[in-house]
Amino acid sequence: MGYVFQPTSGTQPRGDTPAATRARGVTPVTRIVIIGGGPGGYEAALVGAQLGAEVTVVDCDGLGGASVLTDCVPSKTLIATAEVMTTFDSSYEELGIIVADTVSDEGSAAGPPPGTSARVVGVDLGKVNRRVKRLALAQSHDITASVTRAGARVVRGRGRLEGQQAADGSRKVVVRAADGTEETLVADAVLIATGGHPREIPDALPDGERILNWTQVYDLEELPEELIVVGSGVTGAEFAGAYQALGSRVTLVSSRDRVLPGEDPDAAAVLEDVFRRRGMNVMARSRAAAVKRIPGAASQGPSSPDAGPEGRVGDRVEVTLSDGRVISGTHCLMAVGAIPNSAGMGLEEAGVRLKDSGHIWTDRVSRTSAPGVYAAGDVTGVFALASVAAMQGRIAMYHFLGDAVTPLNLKTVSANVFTDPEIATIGCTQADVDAGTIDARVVKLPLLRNPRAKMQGIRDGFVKIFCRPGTGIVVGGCVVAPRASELIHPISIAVDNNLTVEQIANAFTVYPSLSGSIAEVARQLQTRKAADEG
Ligand SMILES: Cc1cc2nc3c(=O)[nH]c(=O)nc-3n(C[C@H](O)[C@H](O)[C@H](O)COP(=O)(O)OP(=O)(O)OC[C@H]3O[C@@H](n4cnc5c(N)ncnc54)[C@H](O)[C@@H]3O)c2cc1C
Ligand SMILES: NC(=O)c1ccc[n+]([C@@H]2O[C@H](COP(=O)([O-])OP(=O)(O)OC[C@H]3O[C@@H](n4cnc5c(N)ncnc54)[C@H](O)[C@@H]3O)[C@@H](O)[C@H]2O)c1
Repeated sequence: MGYVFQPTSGTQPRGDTPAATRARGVTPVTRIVIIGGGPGGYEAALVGAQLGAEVTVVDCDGLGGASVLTDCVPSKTLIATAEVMTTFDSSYEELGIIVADTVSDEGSAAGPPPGTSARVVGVDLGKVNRRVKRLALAQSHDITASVTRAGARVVRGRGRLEGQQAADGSRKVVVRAADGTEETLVADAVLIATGGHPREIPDALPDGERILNWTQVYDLEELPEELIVVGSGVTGAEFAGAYQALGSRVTLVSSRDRVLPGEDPDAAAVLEDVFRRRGMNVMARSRAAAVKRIPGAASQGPSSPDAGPEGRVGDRVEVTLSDGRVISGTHCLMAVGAIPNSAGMGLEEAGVRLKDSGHIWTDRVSRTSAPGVYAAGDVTGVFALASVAAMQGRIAMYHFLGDAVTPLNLKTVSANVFTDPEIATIGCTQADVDAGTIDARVVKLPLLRNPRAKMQGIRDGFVKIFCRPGTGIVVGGCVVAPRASELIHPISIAVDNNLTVEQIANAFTVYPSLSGSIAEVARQLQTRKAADEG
């Protein structure tokens, strides 16, 4: 049940909110301008239009934003192909599937030379990437259609705030179109939802061909033979796992002791073990200092046919680590974090406070420090997830338009790393428990003992649940499994509704099912609680 959040003094424009004006019997036309059409922006537009405001969404790349066009949707579509390959590769023999090696008698440009054999299963990356782009564009069109249908106006261009708030509380947004023409929009409230872009290292700039960032990989027509992924955060881990499954030889350069430094340590250990077992070269405590293109064995020499006009030579790349070690491959993917899109938007001039990182400071109802200016999504640096961006955007609209609003609660955010196995988390973490910031009991059960897992040949993964020692109330969990993104939901519901381990344990699960392990962990926590009490 939501409630009307009381604005704290000094951060809300003086004068009537739209709800107050409505209460006086005047029909207001509240003008809202949203800069950025990703999940933070377009979800806000839908809510704003539903609540009767006049909404304009300004975006320079297309609705859906980076989430739909370059980040979340394309990567998960690529991973869908990788998943099929992994399932096939890791279990076909055990499950009794026969894969015949084909021996070529004729040979062709695409096939193996005559007399040699090749495995039948392989990936046409050009085709995979065309599907990725098609799906992303279709989703962007769908979102544009639903935002327009809801009554919002969509303007293509780059938006920025112009000056301070006017005496009547309004703000100006200037939109610059690709052809240089400008339009000025007047708004009662502005939402900034401009997202972020890949961070770059000066000596490792992407060229879009061999040195790539995550937005550029979908132009590849052929699978990288030897891919070096720099950065082992969620982006690096997802791509490293996916390309390895597609058939690349992958080296993962991790600046920390382990992959996924921000995730549950037990989960990260399982994934790192799986990566290594499948042949990935995981380099811990290795920081990339520079990446450059070099000629391959076949193209070395002064008259290299690969020599480009700007010195972009070679069909190989060389990564120099900060300790002087050098590794080489055919391609390098930089996944070293993101920078918020907050520069050059007139934010500070308009009174919007930025953090040192360039992220916009916001409170739990998405207000910035400037009256009438809200912010949502990656530009706020709160939690770089599409679901959180969307929630922040909706909250901003509910708050400004005077509807019931529940402030953002990060304790109930569920997230998933789309590797194989997947890693899904909700609520309290192992780090919280280890640091003593939360008093919780923990049980972790490997999937190995689950009957369905045995039948399916699943060996890696576990279910872990955190609950309060006294009450047994579930405060968090982590699932490492195929489709953990789906399995985490019952734990999410428990955390969101303060359910106890008894309640999870007592609910029926299907036999055999992986979710049986969730009930089993709850039962073990219940038994420990009873033992404590006894
Ligand atoms: C590789 C990768 C995979 C990811 N996978 C997932 C996932 O599986 N699940 C998940 O929840 N999250 C995922 N994320 C995170 C998710 O993509 C982001 O949290 C989400 O995109 C944030 O949405 P947003 O609304 O803040 O902005 P974005 O989606 O970044 O959209 C912002 C939009 O604003 C536009 N813009 C920028 N400046 C201006 C301006 N001045 N004027 C007009 N328009 C402007 C941009 O061009 C863009 O279209 C992933 C991120 C990456 C990098
Ligand atoms: N499945 C998902 O929901 C999903 C997928 C991808 C990204 N995201 C979100 O995007 C956010 C950003 O994730 P990310 O992985 O892009 O960035 P990140 O900042 O989390 O990770 C980047 C990693 O690169 C390392 N690094 C930096 N410089 C390096 C160097 N020179 N050499 C080697 N390593 C270096 C950093 O130490 C860090 O571990 C995350 O918070 C995540 O929530 C979510």
